[in-house]
Amino acid sequence: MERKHVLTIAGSDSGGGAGIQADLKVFSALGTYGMSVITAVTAQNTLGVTAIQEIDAQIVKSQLDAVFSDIRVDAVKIGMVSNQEIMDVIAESIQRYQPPHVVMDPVMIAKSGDPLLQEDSIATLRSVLLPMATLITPNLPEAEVLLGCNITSTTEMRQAVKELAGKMNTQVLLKGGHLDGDAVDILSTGKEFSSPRIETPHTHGTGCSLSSAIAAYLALGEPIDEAIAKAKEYVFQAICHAFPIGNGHSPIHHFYQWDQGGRKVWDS
Ligand SMILES: Nc1ncnc2c1ncn2[C@@H]1O[C@H](COP(=O)(O)OP(=O)(O)O)[C@@H](O)[C@H]1O
Ligand SMILES: Cc1ncc(COP(=O)(O)OP(=O)(O)O)c(N)n1
Repeated sequence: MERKHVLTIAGSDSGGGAGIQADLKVFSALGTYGMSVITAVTAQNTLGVTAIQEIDAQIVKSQLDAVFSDIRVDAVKIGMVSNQEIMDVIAESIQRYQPPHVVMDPVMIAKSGDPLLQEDSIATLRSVLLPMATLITPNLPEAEVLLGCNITSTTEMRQAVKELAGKMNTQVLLKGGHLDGDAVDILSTGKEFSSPRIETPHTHGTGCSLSSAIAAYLALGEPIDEAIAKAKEYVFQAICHAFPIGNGHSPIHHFYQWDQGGRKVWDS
């Protein structure tokens, strides 16, 4: 079968749990060929982010041109993009090369509480980048910033996801990982994706991994509902199989093998 190619445009996490590193692990685990355009380098571990170096926008553009001018891109995932110049360069590139699927995780703050987006860039994120995506995957705090209101229950999520989709003129998957109870994510079509909540501190990288898994499944030809359902099951298993590393919130775990019956066996 023809190998599918998936590109992540995101920040680097030195601890290997989120950002570019998580995305490439997901792409490999799902049997796709992963490529990366790095927008920022974060000094990060399981405890938090201690430093950020944004990459020069022209270098981001050169990385994008290098990939798109040579290699077919079946889907793109966009993660941490911290300033307006880099947003503009990415938007121009998406406009020029027209990849078939663009999944954008509008990363603003890491779970550790550290900011990953310059505050004066939120308007550009809202007006330039988000409307170019096929699907955006905000968590609750991100959706609250984008809408300017609080979202405190699944009932409020149902209303919020429709408002966001209207405002951004794109499909929205609103993630419910920050509420209590079952982990329920809601698509702007009204379809809901639910899994039991796993009581664990080891959830670093869930948002990055969900969006990159959706991008990989779209590249593999799944329709959007199926891509989300499979990505959610992938993240659920990756949380279940997380093991403690470091002194804080450990990353989820991406590696599984296939047994002789073609079933996935997670390597814990
Ligand atoms: N403890 C958990 N148990 C099961 N699923 C979870 C848990 N935490 C998050 N998820 C799921 O992981 C994905 C990412 O969720 P969320 O934490 O809301 O995003 P982010 O990592 O961007 O903050 C969503 O599909 C969410 O439902
Ligand atoms: C470089 C980088 N990009 C994105 C994030 C946010 O990742 P996420 O999957 O939402 O995981 P948490 O930070 O919330 O654990 C990040 N931390 N670093």
